[in-house]
Amino acid sequence: MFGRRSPRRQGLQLLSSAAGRSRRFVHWNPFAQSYKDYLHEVQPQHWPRGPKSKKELTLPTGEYNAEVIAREMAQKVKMMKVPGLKRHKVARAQIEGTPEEILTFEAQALLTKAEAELPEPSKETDGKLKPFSPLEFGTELELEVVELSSTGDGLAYSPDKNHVYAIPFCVPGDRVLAQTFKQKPHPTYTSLRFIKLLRPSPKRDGITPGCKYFAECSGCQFQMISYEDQLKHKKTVVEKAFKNFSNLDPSLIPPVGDTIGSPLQYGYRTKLTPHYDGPPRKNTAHWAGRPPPAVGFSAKNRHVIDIEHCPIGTPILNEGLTIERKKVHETYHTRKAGVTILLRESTKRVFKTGSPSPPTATSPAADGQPTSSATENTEGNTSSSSTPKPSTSVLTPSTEPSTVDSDFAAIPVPTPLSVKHHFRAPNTPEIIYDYPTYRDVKTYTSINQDFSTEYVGDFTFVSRANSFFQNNNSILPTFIKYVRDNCLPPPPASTQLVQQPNEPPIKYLLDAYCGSGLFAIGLSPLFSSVLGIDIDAYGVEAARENAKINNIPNAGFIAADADVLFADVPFPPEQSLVVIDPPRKGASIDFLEQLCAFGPKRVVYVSCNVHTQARDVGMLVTGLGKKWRYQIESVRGFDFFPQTHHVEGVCFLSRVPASPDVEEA
Ligand SMILES: C[S@@+](CC[C@H](N)C(=O)[O-])C[C@H]1O[C@@H](n2cnc3c(N)ncnc32)[C@H](O)[C@@H]1O
Repeated sequence: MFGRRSPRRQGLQLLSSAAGRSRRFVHWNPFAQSYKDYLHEVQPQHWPRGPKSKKELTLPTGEYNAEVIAREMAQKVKMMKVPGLKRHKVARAQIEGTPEEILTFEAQALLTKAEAELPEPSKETDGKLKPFSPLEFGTELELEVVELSSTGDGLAYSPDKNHVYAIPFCVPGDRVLAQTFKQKPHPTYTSLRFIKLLRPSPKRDGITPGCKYFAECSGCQFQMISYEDQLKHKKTVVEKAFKNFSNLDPSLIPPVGDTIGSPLQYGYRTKLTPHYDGPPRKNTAHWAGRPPPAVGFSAKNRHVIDIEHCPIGTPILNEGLTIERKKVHETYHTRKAGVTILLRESTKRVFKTGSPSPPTATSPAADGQPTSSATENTEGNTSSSSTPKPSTSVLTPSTEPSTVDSDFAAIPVPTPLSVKHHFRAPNTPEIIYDYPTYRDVKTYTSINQDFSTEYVGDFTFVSRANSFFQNNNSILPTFIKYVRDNCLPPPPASTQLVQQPNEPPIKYLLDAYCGSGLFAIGLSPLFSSVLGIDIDAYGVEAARENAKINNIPNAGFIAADADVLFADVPFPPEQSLVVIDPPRKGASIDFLEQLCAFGPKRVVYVSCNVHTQARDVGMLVTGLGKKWRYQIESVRGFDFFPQTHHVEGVCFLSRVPASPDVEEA
């Protein structure tokens, strides 16, 4: 996997080998063992072995060789000295999708509504709201919450309805006691500290938050409302994002689709990063006689809360949390600085002898019906019960796909026949989920340089523990299927956006911000060549390895800034699809301009920040003065982050000429 190594790399090799030695059976160590050997050890019969000979990789005449393209592009990128690339200083959309911007839009909308409802213009106010005078810090207020904002805060009017207050952990219909705190004054809204619930909203009826730190820890603000309400709210988040941030006429934005729910609503996060603060002024003497620091997540006011269990984390990560907390308790007095601890889940899938084919989460036949459940405790004793009844506990993950949408069925997570917890070695827990034809062995790592493996439908993804990989595995098969089902033009008759009979087919995929290749690999069955680009060299190395282990012959990956992707793409634009999945800040203007100049036939824009997504999609729709512009076909949210206010947006776009002089190819 890792050919030539820089000195830094060699350092990592040493670290990683050491890690591999101490926990040999847990993770694949690419420096000690080839991935093929590792896989052969765990699943010799079923692993796709990759092409047997070079001949298998031979491309049909006239096809592009993505690996060669990627290599040549990487060479050119080096010559272009990427870090020195001239950046546009153009009004880089002044909107960044910050909570302040979001609250400003949403508070302003409430104030505009209040103004419209004012009685006949009176002499003093001239039809305007009274000017607002900020309150002293520490003032307590009783407020009625009228709306849930896209930041997850409840919004309430001030008594004169001339200002909006944003209060965490409350929903419309709540009456709450809240308090002002020190902050920069804002003309439309003020954030408040939640003090007490005075009268609960009917929305809370029958709902028990699944976490004992709810309303103390700053995450997972939506645990007090039903999952259906969470999904409905996230649809409005996407709607408001496109309304407020795209700068588009509403006629250009299609109705937002219903949010697709996550099969697991608790116990879904495969990565957690709790942290703890170091001593003041790095002075370890501070710890003398003091208890260990809090290890956990931040409260709203930024201090760290001690967290023993995180119910949105997967079970194995919670076992890891207990172990890593214990390690901190043993060593904190020697630490000069605070630390963020990485907890990343990894899965080893072992197929049972004689099972007909590698079952996947997309083959419901593999799900099996629960006949008995068994749990082995740390002493190795096994307890079992027959045919477990569905639990009503909020902490029990639902295996039913939960979505309010009727036009797209989510894929449920399979139900294991049994679940066994045990320790392979001290501090090395494993949870084994037994299914009819395979077993998933879950482990965790806290070492950045380790590798973790995840299975998504028929595909296997390996990535470095601290590189990006989507954190909710339970929704990924549904999500990838959705993108795969919709990324090519819809069949004739179902819509006006049909592919004309004489149009060349879309055969080439450009995966911008590809990470370890989730889209490049997950969508590869539809394309003859795929080319990915990501700035994280480790992600790109993993993507190359993933292409091999998934037996994808025509894939190339470039470790570079996505801004250079269009510099030299040989694919014909009318036969190309571009997937964009940038970090929260969105794509650069350079990138979007080049995209509109290149003009791929179709674009899929995926983002964990629907506000910057809406901003960028708005720019693609205008065409930024280039040859091509785009029209939005559809947009909807996927709930990658149940219990939180975050939503993943998926938007499909198709190319149109920017002016009548431009001819379609
Ligand atoms: C949201 S992740 C998406 C990764 C991948 N598509 C997936 O779903 O697993 C965003 C990715 O953008 C990459 N990235 C951030 N800035 C970049 C840039 N300027 N050019 C290219 N990639 C970048 C990060 O390394 C990260 O892998």
